[in-house]
Amino acid sequence: MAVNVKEYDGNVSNNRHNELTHVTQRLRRVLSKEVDVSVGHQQFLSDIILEAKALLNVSRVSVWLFDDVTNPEKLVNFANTDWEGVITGPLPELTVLDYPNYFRAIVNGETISACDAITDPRTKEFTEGYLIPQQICALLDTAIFQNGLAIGVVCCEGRFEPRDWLQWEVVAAELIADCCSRRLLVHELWQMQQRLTEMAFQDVLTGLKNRRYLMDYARSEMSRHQRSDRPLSLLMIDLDRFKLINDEYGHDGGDEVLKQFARCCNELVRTEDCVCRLGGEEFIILLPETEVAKAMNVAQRLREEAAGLTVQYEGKAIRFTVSIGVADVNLHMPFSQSLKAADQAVYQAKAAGRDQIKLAL
Ligand SMILES: Nc1nc2c(ncn2[C@@H]2O[C@H](COP(=O)(O)OP(=O)(O)OP(=O)(O)O)[C@@H](O)[C@H]2O)c(=O)[nH]1
Repeated sequence: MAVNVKEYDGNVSNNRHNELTHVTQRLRRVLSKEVDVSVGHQQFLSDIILEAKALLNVSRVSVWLFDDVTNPEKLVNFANTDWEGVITGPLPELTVLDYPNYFRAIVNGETISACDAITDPRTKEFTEGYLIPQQICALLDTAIFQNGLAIGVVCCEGRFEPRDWLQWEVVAAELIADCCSRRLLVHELWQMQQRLTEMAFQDVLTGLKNRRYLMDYARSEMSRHQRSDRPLSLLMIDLDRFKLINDEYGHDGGDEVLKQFARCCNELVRTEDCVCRLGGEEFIILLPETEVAKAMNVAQRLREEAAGLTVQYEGKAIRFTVSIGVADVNLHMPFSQSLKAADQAVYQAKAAGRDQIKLAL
């Protein structure tokens, strides 16, 4: 095969190769952080567009997201190299009514490499209000996709004179938009996972922690208290004659009592105390750094609070009492043993006439 050696310029080729290697190295380093959720997603997008700004040698880069992917009416500015860090107040917006051609192009997923933004049919609608006052001449805007749909856009703005966008610049801008897309997806998945974890450890009715959480939490608190040699106490609380409440006011009336009692427990104890609903009308409060005599005082306050509480339900006033078992958590036995001891104390409180507190022996 004939090779036209005259057209081959080793220096040009080497320079271009070095330039591209440099570009891809920088991009790959940024891309590697896209699954790191320890950095907020808005912060990540701000970091990556700062990188894009330097890489593409432009005056500003911003990320805009559609308000509604299936029927977009607005693009909301989510990150901007002109901002210092992230902003929490109302974010700037562009509307489809003001910029219909631009919106159409982005929704279609076009990459707008406008060498002269004032004449490009997709961007000239920005001329009076934005391009001329800001002296912006060239735009390189690439859609951010998710599941095949455009969900937003990364905008790169060049000032002062029109500019022919090089092919690698377009590719680099598209890579950055794809990276934004993946980071936004990671954020969504992470939020979903957070929510699922929360749900797995939460009692749906009262919003308190559930039995699963209690068992995990107790295990870690026990080892922490063993190390520090500090006391750990627990209250087991059982609502008295709850079946009668359900019978008289209905299941929903009973639920209302459980919810209000849960709120009452939360208000009464310290933030570091762990309030859980074990199930039914049974609650546990784990009291870190608390010896049993102090736990008895907490139990006494809680018993009095419950006895004084009136739950309003469908125009009726529901009153109730609680029986409480108090136990010193034995740090050298399985937690289930301490639960059993507290349960026996509750049983004694019930046997003694209810609305009582008993200390587990
Ligand atoms: N409303 C409501 N009731 C519940 C829930 N979970 C359990 N219960 C009811 O709580 C009642 C508990 O009744 P029992 O175990 O007989 O105890 P009690 O009536 O409180 O009597 P003592 O414990 O002996 O004072 C049952 O009727 C359960 O159906 C719930 O989530 N909501």
